Amino acid sequence: MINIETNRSIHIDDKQISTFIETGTAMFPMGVVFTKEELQYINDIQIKLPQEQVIIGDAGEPNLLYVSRLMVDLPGEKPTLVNRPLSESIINILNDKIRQKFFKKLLGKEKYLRRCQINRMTKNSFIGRHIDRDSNPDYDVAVVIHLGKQFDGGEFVVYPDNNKSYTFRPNYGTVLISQCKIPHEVLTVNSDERVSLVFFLSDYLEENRRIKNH
Ligand SMILES: O=C(O)CCC(=O)C(=O)O
Ligand SMILES: [Fe+2]
Repeated sequence: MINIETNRSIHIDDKQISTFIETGTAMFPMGVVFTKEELQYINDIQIKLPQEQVIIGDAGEPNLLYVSRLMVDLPGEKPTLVNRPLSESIINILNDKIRQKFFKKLLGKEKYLRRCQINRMTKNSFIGRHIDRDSNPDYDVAVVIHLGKQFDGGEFVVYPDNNKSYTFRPNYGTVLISQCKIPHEVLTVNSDERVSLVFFLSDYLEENRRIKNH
């Protein structure tokens, strides 16, 4: 186990709030939401998880990446932990008192974690433009923790309206929090490995209300 300071308070600055309002996305640098030790702990566990190749996303968009699942959220079902006990050790940190307090401060209320996975992207991998609410209409925000130590490309691009796009260039330890109603994509990775842990927060913890259409 690792030592977690249970009363640490995560700082959110005014610029992060205004960027979140303008673009639907907030970016926190290394060490702010998760400490270096916590990231190392997550990384040491996640490399042991099984992986599967994904070439098509929930919204039918083209993808090319490897995914390791920790919590799945299938249409008509409640969220379910998979790959225990490794998944459980990681999710306990994502959802502890420190992080719950932080999400409440940023989002105005407490949220439930539904679905959690690791996305592994090597050279030529990408995630096509999509809306996370096509996977579950009750998703509020996606939290993306960057675990890749070195990679080129793989920018996170959001399209909050038809005329504007914003590009975020994450690196190791960056946490991006993005609203699930906003279209976004991950551009092609040009070298090395981009690894991210993604989880989705929601107000709703019952069966996934998505209507399955493919
Ligand atoms: O890995 C990322 O940066 C985000 C991926 C994404 O958009 C998703 O899994 O829905
Ligand atoms: Fe997404």
